Amino acid sequence: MIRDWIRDLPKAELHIHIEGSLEPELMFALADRHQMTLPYDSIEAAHQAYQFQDLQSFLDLYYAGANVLRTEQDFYDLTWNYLQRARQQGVHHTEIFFDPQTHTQRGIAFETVITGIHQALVEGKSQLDISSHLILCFLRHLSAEDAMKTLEEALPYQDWIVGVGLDSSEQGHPPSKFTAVFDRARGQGFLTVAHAGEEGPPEYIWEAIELLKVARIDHGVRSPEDPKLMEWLKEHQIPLTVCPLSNIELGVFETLKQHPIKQLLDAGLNVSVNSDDPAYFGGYVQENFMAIYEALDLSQRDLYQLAKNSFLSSFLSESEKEEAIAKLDRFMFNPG
Ligand SMILES: Nc1ncnc2[nH]cnc12
Ligand SMILES: [Zn+2]
Repeated sequence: MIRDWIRDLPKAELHIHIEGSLEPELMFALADRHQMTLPYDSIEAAHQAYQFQDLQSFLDLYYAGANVLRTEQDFYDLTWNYLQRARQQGVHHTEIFFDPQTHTQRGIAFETVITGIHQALVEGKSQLDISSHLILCFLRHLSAEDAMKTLEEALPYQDWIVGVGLDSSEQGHPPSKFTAVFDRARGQGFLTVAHAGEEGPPEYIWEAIELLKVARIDHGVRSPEDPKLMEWLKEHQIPLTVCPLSNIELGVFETLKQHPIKQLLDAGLNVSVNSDDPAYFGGYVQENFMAIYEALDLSQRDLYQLAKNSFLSSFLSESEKEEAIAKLDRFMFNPG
């Protein structure tokens, strides 16, 4: 069964917002824990409310959902649930985004957020054999000053954070707004990534590359609108962390048949498959692979290349990448 083969295919996940893995079941459990009322009558009603017109209509529910996350234990439970799901789907390595401002703005301490997440990641390694890195995302609808303040708060925890990223409402908040923060982050030794070309134009992808000096672009699915950019991404093998189900749920493309991931792959770009906000978009990484396999007539060789790209574009060391790809190659070429 191809579904099982996809599940077992060794892979890395590089674009997952931990707050976007908050399943309604856990949302209700945490609301109970803190005696909070939710805007949904039931788990089923929450699922039914997850119908989005665009990125902003999703972000409104995503930030509201995150209100139930209050204690270190909550952040631990959230992360642990994700790691278990990921492990069941053949994820050997994951690079997780977290949005500290979503929580510090409501009075939750940075320390509470990061300690709960970090503790789960440590246990993910020892108990589930999943390696991980953590990436701090700045909310681009907030000011550059707020992002700088958040970076300062993160410095005492730098050993736990591999890099910084940029997410939230893209249109009207170009990467150039955050040049100074990203300069400071790189100066401190953080790697950099940014969401670009999800809803925003190819110019935002150029800005992320030229001004923020990103090691990867998150989404980047509007690249085909700019042939020069396509050439550049191919030549420099700048990875795009693509999230197919997210793009459909947020109306970036009408149907999966129109999704450019195969076009990007065939053009020689370094693209990988990721879940973005799996609790909201109807699937984790396996479901994302399965959906594009069915809609775009991908071969098993294509799926292998996508999995290989996920390790190649990760922030693992060169020797860790070699080891992961050797495992993938054994799965692909010498099964059994
Ligand atoms: N797909 C997405 N784009 C921008 N910001 C996000 N935050 C969580 N998911 C996001
Ligand atoms: Zn994202």
